[in-house]
Amino acid sequence: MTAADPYDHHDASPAITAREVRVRLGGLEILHGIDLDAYPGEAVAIMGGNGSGKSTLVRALVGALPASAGSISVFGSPRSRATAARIGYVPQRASAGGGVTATAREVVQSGLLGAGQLLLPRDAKARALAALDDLGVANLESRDIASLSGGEQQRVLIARALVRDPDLLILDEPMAGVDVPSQEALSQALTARRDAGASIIIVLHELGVLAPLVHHAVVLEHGCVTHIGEPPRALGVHALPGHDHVHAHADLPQPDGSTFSWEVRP
Ligand SMILES: Nc1ncnc2c1ncn2[C@@H]1O[C@H](COP(=O)(O)OP(=O)(O)OP(=O)(O)O)[C@@H](O)[C@H]1O
Repeated sequence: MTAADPYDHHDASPAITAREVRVRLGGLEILHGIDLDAYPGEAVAIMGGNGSGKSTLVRALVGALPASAGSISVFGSPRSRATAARIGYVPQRASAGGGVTATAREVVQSGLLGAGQLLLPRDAKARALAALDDLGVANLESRDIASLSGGEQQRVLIARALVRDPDLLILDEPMAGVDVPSQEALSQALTARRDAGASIIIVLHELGVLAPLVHHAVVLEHGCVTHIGEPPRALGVHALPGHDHVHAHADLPQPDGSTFSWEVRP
């Protein structure tokens, strides 16, 4: 948070700090100087209407997009492979891609790669299964990821981000297309990570079941921060129930610089 922020962080250092971050896309400046901090044990919601710059901001935070100006530091250092190993990232829901055939468990297990931990295969498998179980999808472990429904794929991807017990979790609209019981499982999994000291940044259109998780919101409008503090109650039509916010992506950029993609069923 900024100096004017009322929250007391007991002198902890932020997990991530953005200062005056500007991003240009297609010749236009999309983000016009964003400041943001998230502290250990804190969940920050990034909110705002369609096109306000939420996904652009989180993509800049994880290094999937370059900032044209400003600075971003993670655990007090510029982003690097070492800092990437401490981040779990769930991009905006993917609905298309091309490439690998993998089971749900293999997808989750791939989240352990680059995490700086050397695990025996059986331990990696057990971690992946536990992460799937936390999201209520352990029964899908042997299913081909491409054969899963959109909401099932989303839960597997969230398990993939959680499997390495990241110190910083960045999720872009994780509730899109996820049913209420699964939202509750996700809420519990995120609350457990937050209470264990992780910092969480989460793009949301409405708080829903995550209201108790979120400490405060950063609201964007036209690429600028217009509000920091109490989360707004609703954000117009985009927050209506049934609004399924799905964007097609060819791949899923990961904080370690790799990409992850798969075929979806026709
Ligand atoms: N590659 C691009 N080239 C030009 N403009 C882009 C590009 N990608 C995104 N934009 C524009 O940047 C703005 C912010 O987009 P962004 O996806 O960050 O919004 P958002 O707040 O996440 O929206 P939504 O709620 O619809 O997901 C939009 O006006 C969008 O059209």
